[in-house]
Amino acid sequence: MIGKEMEIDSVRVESSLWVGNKRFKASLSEWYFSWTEIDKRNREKKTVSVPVSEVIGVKEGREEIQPRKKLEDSDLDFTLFYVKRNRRGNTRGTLWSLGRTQFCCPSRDVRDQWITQLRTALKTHSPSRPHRLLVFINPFGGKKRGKQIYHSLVSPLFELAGISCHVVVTERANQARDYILKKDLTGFEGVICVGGDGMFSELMHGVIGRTQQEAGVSEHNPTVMLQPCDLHIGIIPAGSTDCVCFATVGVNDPVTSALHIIIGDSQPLDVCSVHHKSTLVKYSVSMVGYGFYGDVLAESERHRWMGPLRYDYSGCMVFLCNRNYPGLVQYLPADSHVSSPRDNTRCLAGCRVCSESKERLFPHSDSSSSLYSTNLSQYSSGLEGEWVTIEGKFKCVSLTCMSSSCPRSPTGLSPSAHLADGTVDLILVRETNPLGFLTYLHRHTTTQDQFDLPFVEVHRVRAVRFFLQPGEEEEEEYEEETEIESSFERVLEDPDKLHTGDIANSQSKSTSQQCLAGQERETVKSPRRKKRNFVCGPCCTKPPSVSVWNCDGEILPHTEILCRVHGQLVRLFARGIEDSTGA
Ligand SMILES: CCCCCCCCCCCCC/C=C/[C@@H](O)[C@H](COP(=O)(O)O)NC(=O)CCCCCCCCCCCCCCC
Ligand SMILES: Nc1ncnc2c1ncn2[C@@H]1O[C@H](COP(=O)(O)OP(=O)(O)O)[C@@H](O)[C@H]1O
Ligand SMILES: [Ca+2]
Repeated sequence: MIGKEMEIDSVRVESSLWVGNKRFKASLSEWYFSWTEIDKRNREKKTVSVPVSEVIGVKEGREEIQPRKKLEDSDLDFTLFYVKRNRRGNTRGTLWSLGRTQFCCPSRDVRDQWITQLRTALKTHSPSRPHRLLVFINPFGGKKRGKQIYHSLVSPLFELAGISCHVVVTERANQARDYILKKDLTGFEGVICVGGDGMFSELMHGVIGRTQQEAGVSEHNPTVMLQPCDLHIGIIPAGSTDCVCFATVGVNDPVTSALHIIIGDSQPLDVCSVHHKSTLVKYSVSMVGYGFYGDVLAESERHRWMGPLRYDYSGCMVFLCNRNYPGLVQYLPADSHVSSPRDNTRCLAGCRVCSESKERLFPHSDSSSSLYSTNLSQYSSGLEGEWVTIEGKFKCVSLTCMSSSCPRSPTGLSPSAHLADGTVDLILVRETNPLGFLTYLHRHTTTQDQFDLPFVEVHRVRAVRFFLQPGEEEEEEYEEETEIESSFERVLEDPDKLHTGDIANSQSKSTSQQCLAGQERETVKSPRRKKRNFVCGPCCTKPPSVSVWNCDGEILPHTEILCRVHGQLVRLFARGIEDSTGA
């Protein structure tokens, strides 16, 4: 019956369709659904093509999703929803929205055939789409709009795409991490966080920890080859910095991220493990920063009520404190033939450096992850090689596995870093005058090279060790703790311990630094000092000569640490930055 109106063969489906009052020839091939306008003289005009991999859903009748509306019912119509790209000024990153086109068919049978054919094509040619997801919403992240963002912008899209979700609104920090570590995850193809970098970090710790538990790998051993994680992580940005989302998608937009999740995009990501002695302290994907960024974070925790602005306020305060910190940094250089942090390239979707790294990182794999565990013993510890030593006084020491671009700094901490090349960039900013440091910071917001300054150096590395000056060594107050959780939670439980209060009553020796407010301050050091007490208030009531580490937005309870990169350890529902500038 529909033979005349619709042609179906093994490679193509074709028919006439109407969009509004215009006639189109529509065709579905293996990879594309296209419709071409036909004018009154039967001439073909403009064609619109949508890759099958970017079709979000097909609905009978006329529907609108955002806002949800069922328009008049017609059994000749179907509505196609797909990814639509919107150009974004001259910044990189492409904003996606939900495209929607209503088609009117010559008969109901043709309409039903189109719906069946399109849905079958989706199943066949988009096999990596998730069907069931576990969603964690932090109701207190960023501007506290997590629940609203999820329910109004994201959930309708997941429903349209036929994804079923189990939603957990968190009631405490680390609830999401513990859920992933302990509960039955059968049937879930991914975990999603609605929140900021802290929330992402919780999910990542859950996923990495769970994967190592199941593979029988000890995370506390800094030389071990960790098992790569299959369970994908998705980020719906609703936080303060949203660096991981911004650096992997190019924009921090909940709808864009939801669409990447729906179509099952997959982006591997390097992860840095941070150890203190033989205890795992934390994992990081964006920034492990000592000095300025550590101080900014510690200061900002006291101003959480300001929301995302707390970082700008604290940034100014800490800048005025004008501190420098002595330390000894050692690193293992990465292979400089592959790439360099100053090669002026960008890691974009389909990055060649990252895809070639896969072979280097997993030389014995045939991409089936079960092979990794059987071959674990064959891998090197990742810590052999010749360590390079640098000693000095630093404004900040930062490590980043990726560019760490964010809305505050669209080029990021290290603009040419790669998401999945198995390396991390080490940035050392030595003691300098305030104007110099301001120039360095300001260049994060422009296209000027922030490494082209005499007091800044950058190295592409595989591992880093940080030591305090002799005489400043860290005490073994956490010796008995084998679980990182306990030491972290002690700091989190009592944020007041972040201030210098209990330093004052101890035996002391002192050094001095000049604060920009012009006063000579005293640094008091105690042989029984606790490292977690080192953060002072704005403009240093008692400025320390030891800072804290900021690890993806959390303060670490140790100062002397070993960081090692694990190439492509986790996978996100993302594809890297789609360059909208055409550059
Ligand atoms: C003069 C303008 C200076 C702009 C400098 C921007 C540097 C930006 C580098 C950003 C790296 C971000 C790495 C990601 C960190 C996040 O994991 C982590 C957690 O995020 P969450 O709360 O969303 O969970 N975020 C952070 O630790 C925040 C770091 C943000 C630092 C911003 C500092 C702003 C500094 C402003 C200094 C101004 C000096 C002016 C003097 C008159
Ligand atoms: N219900 C909750 N109550 C308090 N803290 C929470 C809750 N859920 C998550 N958190 C914690 O809040 C921290 C900050 O969350 P995040 O979503 O990253 O927001 P922001 O970007 O504003 O810092 C995270 O480290 C996370 O562990
Ligand atoms: Ca990297």
